[in-house]
Amino acid sequence: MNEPTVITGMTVKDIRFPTSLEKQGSDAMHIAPNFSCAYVVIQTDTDLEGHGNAFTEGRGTDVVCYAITSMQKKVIGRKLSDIFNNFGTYWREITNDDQTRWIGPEKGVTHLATAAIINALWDLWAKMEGKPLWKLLVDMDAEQLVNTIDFTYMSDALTRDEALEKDMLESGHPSYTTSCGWLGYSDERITEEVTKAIAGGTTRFKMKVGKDLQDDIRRAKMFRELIGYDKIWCVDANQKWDVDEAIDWMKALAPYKPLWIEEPTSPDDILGHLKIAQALNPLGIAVATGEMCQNRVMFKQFLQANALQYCQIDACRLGGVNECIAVYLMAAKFDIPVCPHAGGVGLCELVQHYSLFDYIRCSGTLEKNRMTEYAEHLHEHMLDPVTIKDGNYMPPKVAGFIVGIKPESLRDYEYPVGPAWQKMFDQGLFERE
Ligand SMILES: C[C@H](O)[C@@H](O)CC(=O)C(=O)O
Ligand SMILES: [Mg+2]
Repeated sequence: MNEPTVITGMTVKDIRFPTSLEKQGSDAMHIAPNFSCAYVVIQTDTDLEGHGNAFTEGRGTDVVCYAITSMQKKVIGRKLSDIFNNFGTYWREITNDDQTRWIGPEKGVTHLATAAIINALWDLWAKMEGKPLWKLLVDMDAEQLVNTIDFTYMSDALTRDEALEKDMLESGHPSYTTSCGWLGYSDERITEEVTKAIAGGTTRFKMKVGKDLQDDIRRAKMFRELIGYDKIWCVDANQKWDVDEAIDWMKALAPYKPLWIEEPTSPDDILGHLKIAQALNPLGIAVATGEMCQNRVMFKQFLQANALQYCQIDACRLGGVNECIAVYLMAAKFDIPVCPHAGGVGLCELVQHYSLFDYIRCSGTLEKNRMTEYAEHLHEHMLDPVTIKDGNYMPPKVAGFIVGIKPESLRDYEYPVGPAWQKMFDQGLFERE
C-alpha cells in the first residue's frame, strides 16, 4: 500500500452505550451514566485511516461532536509530513485556533475535541510505521519525541533540555479494577464481581464512595472482608465533597486502609487537595486526581504544590498523546507515579500504551504502586480489545493507537439513529430526546 501523504476528510459520530441500565459507571456524582464517545475517523489519500475518540457520558456528546466538526478546517487538506515533523507546533495550532480558543482555551469541550483528533493522528502515524503506539514512542529518538511536545506554560517546571535528559520491556503492566465497586451495585453484585476478579488474578481494587458515610463504612468493611488486607484497595469520591468534609469522611474510612482517595473535591482546587493531602497522608492515605484535570498547566501546579501523590491523566481529556507525554515527563521529574484513568469507552485501549512508555522510557520503574486502571465494560465493541492476564495489561501488538470500535457497534449505537437505540426507545427504556 502507498504511504498516505495528505488528509482528505474527517468524520465524527455520536456513539452512546446504555450502561446506565446496569449502573455501570455509577459514582457519587454520576448516578446512572451512559458511557459514550465522539468517534473520529481521519481519511487520507490511501485506504489508511486514523481513528480516535473522546470519552464522554450521555447528552453532551453531541456538543463534543460539534466542536470536532468545527475544527475540520485545521485538519482536512493538511500534509501528514508537515504535521508529524512538527507535531508540537501543529498541536499548538489546533489548541490555539483564534476562532475557537475563547470557549477553551485548552480545557473542556474544545480540549476533548482536540484529544479525539490528535489521538486519531497518532493512530494513523503508528499504523504508517507498522507499530503499536507504545513502540512508536519508545523507538523515537529523544529529539523527535520532545518535538511532539508544546512546552508553552510548562517551561518553569520542565524545560526542553530537561525533557531530553529524562529519556531513559515485557511481562505486562499491573492493573487495578474499578468495575467491582460501582456505587449503584448491590452487595450481591459486588461480592460476585470481587470473587470473579480475585479468581482472575486481580489484586488491586477501587470502590466508589461519597453518597452516605455509614453506608460507605459498611461497604468498606465488606470489601476488606472479601479481599483481605494484603491487597490494594482505593476509594474514589468523584469530586463529591468540600475540603473539610473530605478530610472528616476519609478519617472515618481510614481504618480500612485505602491506598488513596481519588477526586475528593473539585478537580480545580489545587490548594484544597494540598490541605486534604496534609491531613490524610499521616494516616497513610494518599491523594489521587487527574481524570478531570483539564491540561498540563493544572498538572504542573498540582505537582509544584505537592498536592497529589498519584497523577491520573485521562487520554481523552488532555489534548491527546502530545500533552499526555508532557505530563508523564513532568511527573517523572517530580517523582510522582502516573496511574492513568481508564474505563469508559476505549480508555483502557489507549492508556495501556502510556503505561508501557512510562515503564520503558520515562519513569523506568513499577515502584510506588504504578498501575493502570481497568474496567471490564464495553470491550466487546472494540476491534482490538485489551488483554488482561493475571491482573496485568499485556502489551498490545497491533499497529496503531487502537481505539477502533467495530463497524456493527458504530452502526447500532450511533445516537439516536442506531438500531439499538431505536429498539430501546420503543421498549420505553429511554425517552427520545
Ligand atoms: C466514568 C465514570 O462515571 C467514573 O465514575 C469513572 C471514574 O471515576 C474512574 O474510573 O475512576
Ligand atoms: Mg475516578
